[in-house]
Amino acid sequence: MAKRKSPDARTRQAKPATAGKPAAPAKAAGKPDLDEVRAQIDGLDRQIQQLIVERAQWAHQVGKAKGKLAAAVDYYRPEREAQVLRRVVDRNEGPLGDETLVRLFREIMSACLAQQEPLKIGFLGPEGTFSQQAVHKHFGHSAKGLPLASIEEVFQEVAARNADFGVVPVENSGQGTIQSTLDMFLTSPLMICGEVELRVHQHLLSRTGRIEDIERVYSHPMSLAQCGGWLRQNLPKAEKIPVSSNAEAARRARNSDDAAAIAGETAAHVYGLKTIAGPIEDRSDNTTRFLVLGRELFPPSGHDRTSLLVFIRDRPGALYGVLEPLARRGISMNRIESRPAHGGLWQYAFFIDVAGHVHESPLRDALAEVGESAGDVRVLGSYPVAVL
Ligand SMILES: O=C(O)C(=O)C[C@]1(C(=O)O)C=C[C@@H](O)C=C1
Repeated sequence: MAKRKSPDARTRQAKPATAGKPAAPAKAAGKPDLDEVRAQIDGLDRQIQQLIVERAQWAHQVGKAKGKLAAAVDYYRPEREAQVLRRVVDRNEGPLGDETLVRLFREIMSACLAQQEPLKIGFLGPEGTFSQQAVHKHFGHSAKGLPLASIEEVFQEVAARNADFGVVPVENSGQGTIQSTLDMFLTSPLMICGEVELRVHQHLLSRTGRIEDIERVYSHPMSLAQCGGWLRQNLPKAEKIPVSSNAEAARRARNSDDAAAIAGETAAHVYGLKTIAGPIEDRSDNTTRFLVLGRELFPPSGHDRTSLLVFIRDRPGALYGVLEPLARRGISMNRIESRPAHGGLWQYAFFIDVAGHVHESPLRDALAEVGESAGDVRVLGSYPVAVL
């Protein structure tokens, strides 16, 4: 166990922890000496470790500064995390990519927060789903994932406080909206407190790893659709069987030689399957957007999105009455979707995503105006735009 120095004692001297920018390797001609290079790396590792420990101590101090709070969820600050990660991207000059650096810093923050107590995050299970990957991408590996049987159950467990947050898929770049997720907001009191974008790479997995054995392919309907072209070309005769998740597909595929699953590579590891082919999605930019569900609205991060649920009154120009105050203030809208409202026949609810945070103008003023005229507006959440 490492000996901990008190952050109070050291920081009162207001000395920055870093001893200036470390010297990068000089571009000397010829082959560098391996022992010398490793000695440099060893020295840097020592510094990195010391700085991570020091950061963790400061994060602990932040926890204390927030006062005595009831649970881990009370220490979590998505707006602050987004700001930290945006600065990481702004500072990055390579050679590591933005995604790599953001992942590393996300893990550091995740570990710092877990010092209090790990966050509990509900997701569409079982182990090995893309939803689980989205949990790791957004909350890091120090959060505790709770695999659940359905999207409805994720909403229920967060509402019942058995999970601090939930992560549910809401749309795919090629296949569009997951209607069942949107519809949950018609009755659920939960709020959206974050979004995660995940590049989704699909693989054909089976027990034997031989395509000629395959007569059935299991997967989530969205994943079957994402790979429709590839399946028509390579497995035209195989039966396509939709199941509740990709990981569930992998779980079934491990039971027989003539079955395959379309799922992520993680599922191959979790269920002991071999990869026949991959990536097999028809579009190379295949991306799924997930929502982070919580119970409260967090403060602005400086680059936010707001999701609204609007019930329109049945009169001419009602939708215009909602959109006009937004447009007049130059607020950009990047999504509008109508769904049958549960209130009555042929009544519709509109899901609208706009730029900005409800606590900040111009959105705050626009919403005050919308509320007066057009219909019922519910703020589903204002949250940081996904950092990568
Ligand atoms: O700044 C805070 O509020 C902290 O609790 C520290 C910290 C961090 O490690 O940077 C940790 C968890 C929060 O979610 C946000 C940031």
